[in-house]
Amino acid sequence: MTAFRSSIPFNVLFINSYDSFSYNVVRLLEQQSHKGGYGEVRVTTIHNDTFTHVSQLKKYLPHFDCLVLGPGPGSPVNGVEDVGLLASLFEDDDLSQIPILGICLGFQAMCLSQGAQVNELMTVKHGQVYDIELTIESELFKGYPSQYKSTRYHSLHVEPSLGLIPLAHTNDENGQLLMAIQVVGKPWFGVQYHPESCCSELGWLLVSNFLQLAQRHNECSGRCDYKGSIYDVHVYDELDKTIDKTPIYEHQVDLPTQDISIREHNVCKSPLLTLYLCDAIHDFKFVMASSSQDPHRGRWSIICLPNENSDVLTHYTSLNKTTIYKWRDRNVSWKDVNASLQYGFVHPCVFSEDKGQFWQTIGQFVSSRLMSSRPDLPFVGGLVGTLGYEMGDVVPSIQSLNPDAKLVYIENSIVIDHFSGKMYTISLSDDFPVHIMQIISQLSINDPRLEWPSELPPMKFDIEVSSDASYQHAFNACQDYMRRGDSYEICLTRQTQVTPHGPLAPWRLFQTLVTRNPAPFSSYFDFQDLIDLPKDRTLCLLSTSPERFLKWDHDTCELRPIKGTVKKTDEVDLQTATRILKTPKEFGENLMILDLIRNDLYELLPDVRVKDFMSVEEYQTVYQLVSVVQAQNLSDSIYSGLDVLKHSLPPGSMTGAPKKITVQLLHEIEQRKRRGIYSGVTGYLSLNNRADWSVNIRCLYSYNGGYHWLCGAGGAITVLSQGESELAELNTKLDSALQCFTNSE
Ligand SMILES: C=C(O[C@@H]1C=C(C(=O)O)C=C[C@H]1O)C(=O)O
Ligand SMILES: NC(=O)CC[C@H](N)C(=O)O
Repeated sequence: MTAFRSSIPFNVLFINSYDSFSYNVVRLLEQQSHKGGYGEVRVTTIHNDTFTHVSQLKKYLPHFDCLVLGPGPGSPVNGVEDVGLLASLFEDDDLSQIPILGICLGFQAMCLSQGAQVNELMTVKHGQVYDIELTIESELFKGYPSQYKSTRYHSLHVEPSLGLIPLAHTNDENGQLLMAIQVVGKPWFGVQYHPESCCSELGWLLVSNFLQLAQRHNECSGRCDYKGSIYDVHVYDELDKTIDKTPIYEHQVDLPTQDISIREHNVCKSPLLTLYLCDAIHDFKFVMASSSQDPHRGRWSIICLPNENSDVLTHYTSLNKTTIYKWRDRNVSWKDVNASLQYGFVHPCVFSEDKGQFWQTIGQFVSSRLMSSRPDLPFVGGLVGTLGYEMGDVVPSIQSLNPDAKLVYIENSIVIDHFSGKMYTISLSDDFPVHIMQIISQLSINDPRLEWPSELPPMKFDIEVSSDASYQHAFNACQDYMRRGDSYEICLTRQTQVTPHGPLAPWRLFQTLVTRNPAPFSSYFDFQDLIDLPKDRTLCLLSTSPERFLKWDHDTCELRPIKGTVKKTDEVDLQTATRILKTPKEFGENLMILDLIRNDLYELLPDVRVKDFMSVEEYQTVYQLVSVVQAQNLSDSIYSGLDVLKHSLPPGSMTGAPKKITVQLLHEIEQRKRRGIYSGVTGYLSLNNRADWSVNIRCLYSYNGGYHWLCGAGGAITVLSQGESELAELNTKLDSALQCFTNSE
């Protein structure tokens, strides 16, 4: 009996209130497996609206050793609309015998149910690390020092009340605040702070102590007898399925090796080489160049050469349609494709599918071609292109004929390693274009001369910017949401439209953009993918992004969120910027996104680490605060990098936290405008199972071949932000790209 019982995991039911930190809690619980007498910890996660009322959950409760109620947006005072199941959870009599740990929102809901008041804080705390002091000795804090540091994310707080035993507190401008409690006479505990944050000390010990308390309670009360009698794995499977986490494609353990034709050339290490080569190649090309470098980024540049074998995959989220045709296929006419897209006529290249199905289409395309060859190269061929903001799972669809995703299959490419001075001409089908090889042989690849103009040709531009008053209005709306506890950080953005008065070739504009604002992710994409594609339906993207979103190889995934920006001026040097970027405002901004990114990775992968904590990086016009988060052992997972990409779009640094609710709020605040390409990602899925995607910021893009250029800019708003300085920051970022137009004439 004992052996049988110990092989049954300690089952935790986690109620996820749609926070961007939920999976940090789930993994922290799992990581405590075998650290106490409770054995292996198995967490089953449901959402707080998976069931509308506790009566629907009741039959599952005996199958769990304890409940953990996660943090989240909203207020328990607003009842079911804000907190779903948590509003009725505590009404159930059986619950008084079930051990519960409430975290932040979960804690507040628990305390409210005991008659305590939940009020708004005078001074809200988001992403702020405080000293927490133990009020009395308790089992929950066994092994703790009397004071320790933890991260707080809250707008609301619980007033002390008769039914609550205070266990820990903190002090700030609001006075003394309750930070942990036990409910009198019940195995219910709660913490106001976030033990799962990467800046919280001893969070693991709190969780482990709680699990031990729960185990002991269940033994004494006889609750855990269920393990012998009613244990039924199907219950957990049934609940697990309420949150869809099916992998996009099945993981292949042994990828085939494939012959790739690769020629290696010795070249100079200058990043100018890529641009110099591109100038000489007049064929269609997509470029992902490093025009600036540092020890961590900017090592590689890739020039992609589409040909007649290049499939072009385009997705339109609001039309629920995908088109697939070959690059500039003579037999495919845009007119017919367009008629099918708009009026539903049958066309062999147009497919009805939603964005979830489109991810599967990409998955199928790539997984059937994956290979183990040349893992040393970042790219050997594969899909390259851009995925817009609306490709994100949580983003509402807005009617549009503009594509949301465009990926092109590339067989022939030039890959340059700027660190070692090597260049690789690569062909998956052994037909690297002879004339391009000839061009290369005639160029002085060891001494590239690049004279790119920092000015555009003399020309007038109309620049349409929305008013500062409307920004201020939106800023105030953000502040209201954050004060009420609906969001902790909101990345507020706006877009500017530039109309050149004459013809301006995208490549010419790219030259000036890159010269003015060199960046590690300089991308050029001009998708003239059908011969008769009219200019006013041609998607173009010119990017000088400083921000990596996600890269992966067969075993590691890395995200690199930027959050925290200071303008470079004569007075602000690296040292001053570092001081400013380490103030509570910037620190909190970065920490929130760092914890969110950990969550995005933890949702799918168990082994996530912060590799670089808030380093200051210098760019042409700004200093930025950057963190690096990695997930290891991807090869042991059922998930692929593509799953991580799908699940973590749109980038947290472009939304704020919690991501789901904040994206919904932004939809209203930004007046239901599509963000489109801006706030999406650009990069590649290489067939050797490597990928690299940058965030679409500091870029110019056009849906009509350059008649109008759009440029988005924004920044994270927190409760510590001030409208005027946020607007100034937005304008600094806008200027990184927009300066091309404003300084010339
Ligand atoms: C929103 C933008 O940038 C994002 C916001 C940042 C910030 O708030 O500090 C920094 C980098 C980006 O993640 C933009 O450049 O338009
Ligand atoms: N992190 C949280 O769970 C926050 C809870 C609640 N929305 C507040 O702002 O106080």
